[in-house]
Amino acid sequence: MLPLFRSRFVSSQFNRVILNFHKSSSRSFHSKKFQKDNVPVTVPPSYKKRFLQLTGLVVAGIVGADYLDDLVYTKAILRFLRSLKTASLISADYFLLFATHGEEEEDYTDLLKAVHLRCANRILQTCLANGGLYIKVGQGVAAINHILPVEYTKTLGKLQNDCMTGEKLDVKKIFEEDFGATPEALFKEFDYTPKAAASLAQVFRAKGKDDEDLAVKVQYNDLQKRFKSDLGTIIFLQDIIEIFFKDYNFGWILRDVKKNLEQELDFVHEGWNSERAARDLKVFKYVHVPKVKWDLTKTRVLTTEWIDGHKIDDLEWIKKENLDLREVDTKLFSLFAEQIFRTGFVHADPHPGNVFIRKSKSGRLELVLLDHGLYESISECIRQSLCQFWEATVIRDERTMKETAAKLHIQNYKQFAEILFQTPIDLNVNNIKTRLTEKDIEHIQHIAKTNFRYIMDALKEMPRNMLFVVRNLNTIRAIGREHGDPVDRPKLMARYAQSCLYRNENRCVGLVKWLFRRARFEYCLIKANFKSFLLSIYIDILHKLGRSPQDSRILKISPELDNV
Ligand SMILES: Nc1ncnc2c1ncn2[C@@H]1O[C@H](COP(=O)(O)OP(=O)(O)OP(=O)(O)O)[C@@H](O)[C@H]1O
Repeated sequence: MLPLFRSRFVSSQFNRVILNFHKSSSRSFHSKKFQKDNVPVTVPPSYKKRFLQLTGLVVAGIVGADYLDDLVYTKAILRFLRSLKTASLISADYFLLFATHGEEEEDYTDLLKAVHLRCANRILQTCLANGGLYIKVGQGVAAINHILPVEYTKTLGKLQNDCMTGEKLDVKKIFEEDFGATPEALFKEFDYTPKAAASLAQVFRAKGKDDEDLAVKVQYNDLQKRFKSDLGTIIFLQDIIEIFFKDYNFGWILRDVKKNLEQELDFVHEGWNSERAARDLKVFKYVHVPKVKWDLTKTRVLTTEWIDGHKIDDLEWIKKENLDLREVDTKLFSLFAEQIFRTGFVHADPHPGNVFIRKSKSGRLELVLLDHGLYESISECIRQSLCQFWEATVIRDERTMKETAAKLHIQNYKQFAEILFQTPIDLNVNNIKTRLTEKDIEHIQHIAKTNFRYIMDALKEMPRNMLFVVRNLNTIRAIGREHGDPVDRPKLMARYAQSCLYRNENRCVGLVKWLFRRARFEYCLIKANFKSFLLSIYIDILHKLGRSPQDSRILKISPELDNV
């Protein structure tokens, strides 16, 4: 069965079977064919036939998954059917909504939100039940929070914190296979109770022979073996969903990131990544990357020093320790700006579980970067264009924006700017809004909704590794938001991009010309941020009064904000 999925034969056959279904139905979903005067009319026979096909799919999924759940016949088939059940139920749910309700109905938005939420929960449960790659992909979907409805991103965001799949890990067996020895023989002490469960592995605490505290990340037993079939299944199901919802075509992303995901399964590779990241970031004294114990590391086992730290979104601890959120975020954004603009070796998954904060012995705030499985290299040429584009956007140099975007194979440079800055950009106004009002948020949400296809096209146009940059930016933006946006991230990153440009270009740009350029850049930023400056004074006063900015009307953060 598995080679069948691998060859994508099933996918193409299935596509053919229901292609006709899609051709007519996708149009009619969105036209108000079945709606007149807000009264749902009877579904026509041809539609019923297609509906039966869909029902068949649902029943096959449900019966198959439940039956095999009891038998535990083969886990791969079970995972496939479980996913098929989920995909079928999701398709059916949307199908029924679109077929029986029209956008002009008063409660349409509520109904749509309810369907989004139901479907997101189904995906969450499936990811947790299937584990491994499914969780990884679910986390990836949650990170596309500037495009997908908030119900999806919020629900699937849980996968970043809670990946307890209940999967039993035969640690001894893995050690015996990979090291030819038990953990007892290799460590002084080994605690078999996992301290953390993540998408690909569980993390255990151990004591090395020299009494040092160690974190031992052990990969789920059969992850390597099931990788191809699981990825095939996910792409296949996404192809089905794409038949119903043509715009939501994320299959190409999965195909593109296959190589990166494969690499992530190799913990030796992760060890190398972490060493390269540590070297790259050594200028930042406040950044720490756990050291790898190479003699206790293999493809499925990664041993590093143990870190006593707190997740960067642990607001309670931050408050208790009286840490300054501005300092936390400035350090966080600078570290990733360094990776994106200067070193070009970018952590693709900096979600809060992967960034710890702690206090050093001297009381200094430190960031610890974990999980180096997924990195992307950005070539110097792309980095340079990116920095130029960033600068050009700030100073509204539309010609350079267009030229540098073209170097990145992007036609729609305005859209690209909005994706990078995650703020509405009006090219007729000579400044950039780096803090958003609720009106801006509404505006950008509207843009995301109405230009979904354009955004997808813009993402498709980009060099593939830019996707990881966007993902990185999105993830750290979400962390900043959790903190109440104490730091002006776009501004900080814009300055960083410009300073990198200077370092790269200073050989050919004259000092006077450069100073002029810098002054112009700063002027645009200051102009854009004068309002933000006043706002920051206001926030400071609130802090002094012991009120959090979220209490205020100005910075009230709506749940929708996460969807921007
Ligand atoms: N060196 C360490 N010291 C202490 N805890 C650690 C260490 N490394 C990892 N952990 C804990 O294990 C969790 C998962 O680790 P990691 O992110 O490396 O695994 P993963 O399978 O790649 O996870 P993800 O789901 O983020 O991809 C971390 O969030 C952290 O709580």
